[in-house]
Amino acid sequence: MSTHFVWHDDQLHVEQLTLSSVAERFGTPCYVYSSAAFRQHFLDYVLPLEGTRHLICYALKTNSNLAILNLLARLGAGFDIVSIGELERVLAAGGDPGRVVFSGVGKREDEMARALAVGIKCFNVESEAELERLNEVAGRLGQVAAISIRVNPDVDARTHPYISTGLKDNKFGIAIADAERVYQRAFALEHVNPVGIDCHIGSQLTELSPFLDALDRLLTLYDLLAEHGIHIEHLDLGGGLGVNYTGETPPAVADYIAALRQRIGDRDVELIFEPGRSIAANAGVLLTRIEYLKPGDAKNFAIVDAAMNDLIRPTLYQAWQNITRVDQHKTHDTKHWDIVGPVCESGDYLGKDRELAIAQGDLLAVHSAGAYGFVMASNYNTRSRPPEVMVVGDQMHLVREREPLASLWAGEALLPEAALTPQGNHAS
Ligand SMILES: Cc1ncc(COP(=O)(O)O)c(C=O)c1O
Ligand SMILES: N[C@@H](CCCC[NH3+])C(=O)O
Repeated sequence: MSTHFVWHDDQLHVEQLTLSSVAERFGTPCYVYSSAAFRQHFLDYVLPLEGTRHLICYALKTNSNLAILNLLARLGAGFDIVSIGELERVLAAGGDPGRVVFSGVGKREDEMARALAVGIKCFNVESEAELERLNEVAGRLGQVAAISIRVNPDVDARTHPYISTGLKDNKFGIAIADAERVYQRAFALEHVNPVGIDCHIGSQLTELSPFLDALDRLLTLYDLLAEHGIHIEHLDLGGGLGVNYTGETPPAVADYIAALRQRIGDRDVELIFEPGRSIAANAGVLLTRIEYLKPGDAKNFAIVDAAMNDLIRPTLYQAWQNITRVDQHKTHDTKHWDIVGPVCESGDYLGKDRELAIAQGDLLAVHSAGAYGFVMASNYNTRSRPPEVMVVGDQMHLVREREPLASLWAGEALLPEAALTPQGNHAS
């Protein structure tokens, strides 16, 4: 839990406001972020890198609200993107395209062309086929694309299998054994320029050793390429540092960076990081209100107004996020509750078997919801995605409104009358 969400007088506060006052103004469900937490978590990376050449490329996929991107851009952030949509978001938020790195295994030609047109810093190339395509696209535009090869170092990140990316059987990156050959190929191509080595081994890592194992393999490659006259300007170490959801003790950012710096020694190289979760997760909560309590013989259910469409992590990864009542004044009997939403799926839950003293109408906070929360929300069951509110000191700012219902079917079309006649219905 971030120090920017604190208990005070039995009320959960975000910065200088009570979360109850935010819910009162904007309703529930509602994502609430702390700008001070975003700032602090970003600076946690910057400060231990003082005296080095570095760039912190915040991974947009984690939480791409424009207000957050703008805040980070003003602090000097670069951005890690994986789609043209994310690139356009960076531009809309006033980010510098010259500080953007483009990851992802499936870059389309139009995405490459747009990224070249706006002058991104680097493409993180994930396959040989992508390298050839990028060379062609850049050639057609009369440009040279700066690239890193994303190497797959085959280390076990020891995290959830769905969010582990640096093993041989993951789809990401180019096998480290093939990397030297691919760099030679890139070097020979006219319209790509290999400037970096990139890796990202997974997310929610709570131990240092997989990062260090991966770095050792990257440094071996770096030294080998140097021997062959290929000078690498930057090492991109990806994101992945975990956070405390339920008592995990990931390394502090400063210790993580100190360990990396020690390994890198006096190699003259710019360091790029692509953190997401460690900046965003504990900078946000999801507020939800209890609609009904449904105690039973086998289970007690608290039915809340947020659902799996608002926050899918619990059901998708069996992820555990702390759930607390926002106002601790009231006293009720403590019971074990499953906190479930209104969506028609048995997997629609936010937390299971939580010991809570709650009543109908109570306001709950799902903690650590700033990362992979809103961005993974959907309109399943024709539910509007929730609003997002940014708190700055004692002010609350609506940074995305609740989706108006009619926007959920905007762009859909009825079949024309002719298609509804028996003749138009060829299937019959
Ligand atoms: C290429 C890449 N970079 C950065 C990140 C951000 O990771 P995290 O949120 O774990 O810091 C991800 C997501 O795992 C990723 O796939
Ligand atoms: N969405 C995942 C993380 C994905 C990491 C992206 N490479 C989560 O919520 O934990």
